[in-house]
Amino acid sequence: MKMDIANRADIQLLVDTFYTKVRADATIGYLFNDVARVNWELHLPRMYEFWENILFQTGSFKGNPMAAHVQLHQKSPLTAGHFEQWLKLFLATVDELFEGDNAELIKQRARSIATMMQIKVHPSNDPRSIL
Ligand code: HEM
Repeated sequence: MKMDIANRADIQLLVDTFYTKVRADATIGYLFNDVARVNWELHLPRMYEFWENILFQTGSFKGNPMAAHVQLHQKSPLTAGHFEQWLKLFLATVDELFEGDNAELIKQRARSIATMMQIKVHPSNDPRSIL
């Protein structure tokens, strides 16, 4: 039986496994590798803090995800299809590794943040809006 997400080590495993898939992904990989040219040594720990804060209220995440993605969108458009693929990989990674209340909660939070992010990136006066 799979275990639930219980601590920071579990979050690290989830985040590392997820971004290994993201970097190799045909639909969204280029946004990380070529457009943003992500410094993974900085980005991965930031993502541990982000998700740890969401599940365990550690208060350790300092960042502005909405602004970061609006900036990325200005460099290279983020489409509804990009968000769908991001979410598909994230949900699949959670399901592959964990099961339980925290696994359900993190998937729910990923869905709602992805929705808010799309609204932020594609305001209703934008022809690419999903609304
Ligand atoms: C189309 C989908 C997405 C793409 C292509 C994408 C890409 C990126 C990139 C390139 C960065 C900047 C990394 C860096 O160089 O520092 C970033 C940061 C980040 N992303 Fe995403 N992302 C997507 C969706 C999401 C979603 C749905 C979430 C949350 C549920 C998320 C959470 C974050 C966070 C927390 C940061 C760090 C922001 C900060 O440091 O202030 N991303 N993302």
